[in-house]
Amino acid sequence: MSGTAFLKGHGTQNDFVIVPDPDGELELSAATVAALCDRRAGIGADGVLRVVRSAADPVAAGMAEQAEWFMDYRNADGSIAEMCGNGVRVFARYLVHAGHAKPGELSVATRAGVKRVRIAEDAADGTPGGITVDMGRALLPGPDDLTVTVDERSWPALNVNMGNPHAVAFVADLAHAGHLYDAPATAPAGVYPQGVNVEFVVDRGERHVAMRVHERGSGETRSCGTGACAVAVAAIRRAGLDPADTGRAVSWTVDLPGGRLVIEEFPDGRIEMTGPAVIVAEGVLV
Ligand SMILES: N[C@@H](CCC[C@H](N)C(=O)O)C(=O)O
Repeated sequence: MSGTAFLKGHGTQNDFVIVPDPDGELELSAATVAALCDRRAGIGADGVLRVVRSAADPVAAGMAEQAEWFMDYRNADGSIAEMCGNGVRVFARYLVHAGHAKPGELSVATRAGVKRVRIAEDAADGTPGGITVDMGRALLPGPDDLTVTVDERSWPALNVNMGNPHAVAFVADLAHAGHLYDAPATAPAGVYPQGVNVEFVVDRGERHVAMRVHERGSGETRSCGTGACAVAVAAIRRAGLDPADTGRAVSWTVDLPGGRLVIEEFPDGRIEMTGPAVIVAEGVLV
């Protein structure tokens, strides 16, 4: 990887090393990803976004007609995940930064399918415009008796799949989730054979919550876009406002340690996530 160009970016402080690889020439092993994401010996990040033309990657070649670019997302420990909500906004910001796309609409191929992205124009003072992603529909596969446990505390939880797996637990106080150095336990056994992202949520006001997240493969992060969508879906169901039943779109504000995301669910089940994404540095690996 010596001599490889990289960038660093974040969306609500969920941060990523961006590795442009338009023609799919790089061998990005799990060990290389973990080394790049190491916050003391590497660049430091919650994950890596490899930017490759869909046609140049066997995983995405089938999506090449719909989306020129494939977001090859990896967690900080080198594991592969299906989708990253903050990552796809940062990925879109990179495409504009690099001149591969213009503000407006574009499609990005991911392991969870093609995602439509809307990039707002920057403000007159240069403040980057927000980015909205059509995150598709949430699946709620159960079971009804799902629980999340940290130390001596357990909470009922909702299993929400946003392309990747989430367990959402409403808690009395976000501090009750503790240090989150280790992955919270879930029960019954076998619900998440590939691991799970776990969200802890408190009410903040009308259609407004705050959350913490322990991410599969990355530990506690400052933000998780798919997690915020899962939380909004859980909060909307909890409030009895399922848009499929009411026929009305509903919007929820989700505060994370690293910033704010706004999530909207539509009567057809589609979920849109809006939030910031910025590029903060570029360099070359030595
Ligand atoms: N931070 C991401 C989610 C990244 C993947 C996740 N850790 C997993 O393994 O599913 C987001 O913003 O959605």
